[in-house]
Amino acid sequence: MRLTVLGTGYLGATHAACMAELGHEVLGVDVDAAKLAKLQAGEVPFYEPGLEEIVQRNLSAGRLRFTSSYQEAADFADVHFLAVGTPQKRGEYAADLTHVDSVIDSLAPLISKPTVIFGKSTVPVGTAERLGALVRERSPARVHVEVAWNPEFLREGYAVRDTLMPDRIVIGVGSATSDRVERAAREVYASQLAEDCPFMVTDLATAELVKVSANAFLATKISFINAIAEVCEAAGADVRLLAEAIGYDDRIGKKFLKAGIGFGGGCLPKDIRAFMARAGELGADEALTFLREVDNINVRRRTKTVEIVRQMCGSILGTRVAVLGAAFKPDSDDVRDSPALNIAGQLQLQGAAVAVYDPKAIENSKRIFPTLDYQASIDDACRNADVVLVLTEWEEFTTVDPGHLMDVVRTPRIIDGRNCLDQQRWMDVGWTYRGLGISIGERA
Ligand SMILES: NC(=O)c1ccc[n+]([C@@H]2O[C@H](COP(=O)([O-])OP(=O)(O)OC[C@H]3O[C@@H](n4cnc5c(N)ncnc54)[C@H](O)[C@@H]3O)[C@@H](O)[C@H]2O)c1
Ligand SMILES: O=c1ccn([C@@H]2O[C@H](COP(=O)(O)OP(=O)(O)O[C@H]3O[C@H](CO)[C@@H](O)[C@H](O)[C@H]3O)[C@@H](O)[C@H]2O)c(=O)[nH]1
Repeated sequence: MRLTVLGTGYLGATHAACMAELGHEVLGVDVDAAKLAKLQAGEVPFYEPGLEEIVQRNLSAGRLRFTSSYQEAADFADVHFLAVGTPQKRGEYAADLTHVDSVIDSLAPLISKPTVIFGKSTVPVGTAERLGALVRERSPARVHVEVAWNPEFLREGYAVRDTLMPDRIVIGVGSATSDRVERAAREVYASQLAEDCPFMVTDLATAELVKVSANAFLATKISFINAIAEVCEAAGADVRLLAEAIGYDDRIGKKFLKAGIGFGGGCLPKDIRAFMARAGELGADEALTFLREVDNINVRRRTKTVEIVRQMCGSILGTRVAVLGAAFKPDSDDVRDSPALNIAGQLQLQGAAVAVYDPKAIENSKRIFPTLDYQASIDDACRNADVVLVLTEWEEFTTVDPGHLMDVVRTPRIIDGRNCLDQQRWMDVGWTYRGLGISIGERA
């Protein structure tokens, strides 16, 4: 089957490559010439485990190509996936739909055969219906174009696995022509359906809401445990044990209960804000006021971590801080709304000398926070540090030898912003350890 993917960022490049891996002929379209040049050369412009091999294999097999030409896209396929960014509007909570609209503006007038456009970007409810009307307005008369919504649930770091073996496939369709859209979706995802992947066909609004509700739930779960972490800090309890204990209840489950510096990335923070904004537009803002608190709790983790540095070191001004981790999560080079970088930036603004090391995210970090002192290794970042902060749980950090690092730093103080270190191992060799939601961590 021939299909295009419009927008080849984290989501689009992964979707394009994985669809080619499943045997489809895929054309990826982007407006970023530098990104296209890399992809055409078999280089993935971001870090995602396993993706580059798939891109290279499918480029060589001739199943995957990239272009900037919408004419080529319209001629090539009658099934298109829209995967451009929907960032937060500057100074507002709402989503910026400029890129989504511009895809429709570019593609619709060029369509000359019956076509299905599956939206994959995360959008405010009502967008698909609006785009459907826009397409009808912009495409040639008598050519039938259907806009459907196929939300994406992949996680960065597991993007290939999540695309090839999703937990479920959801297709939102407009009422009139659902059979045609459903047939196209079943053909695209035949491999997953053969593996009994749950497949749900819903109306457009439900499909759009499924996506933002899933992210709102995940964000709520993280902020829930972080709120409990605040109480644990005040009460002298240990949130790690508490999370384990409540997680044994199947109804609660163990996942997404890791307390720490909170959630970041290009999805959860902006998606809960856009969800609140859209609910407000629909007159249902009261329904989601709890998400404001979810956001507040999350942001508070960052200032709390800065306060722990102040408590441990006596002052931030003049303190030498080593920050291990800049990406918003391990196995990714994504620094969008990264809690780690935010904390590093706050510390620098308050007068600390901040050295940062991350295995993959330094180039992206430099673009956002050019003034931090980026180092090429754990040792370089930690040299003569007064305090070390582990803010992204890369394996390289969780397995580092605390005995060796003792000789590198000036004072052995460690803040475990992800509760990912073996506390006893660090304390045994003489480190003063602080986790988040753990008040028992002073040197034994
Ligand atoms: N990153 C994820 O893990 C993930 C997972 C699920 C859903 N999503 C959603 O998918 C969407 C894309 O996210 P992303 O992380 O891939 O963003 P991204 O910024 O990495 O990629 C967006 C791409 O779209 C391109 N683009 C912009 N305007 C274009 C146009 N008119 N035509 C063609 N290409 C254009 C950009 O150059 C960029 O390469 C967002 O709505 C996001 O919320 C992302
Ligand atoms: O127990 C936890 C779990 C996660 N996090 C943090 O939460 C953020 C988001 O993590 P994760 O959800 O794994 O990453 P994303 O790749 O942003 O994926 C989310 O956002 C995507 C884009 O919408 C969705 O497709 C995914 O289903 C959804 O998990 C990261 O900063 C994590 O460090 C925690 O603090 N504690």
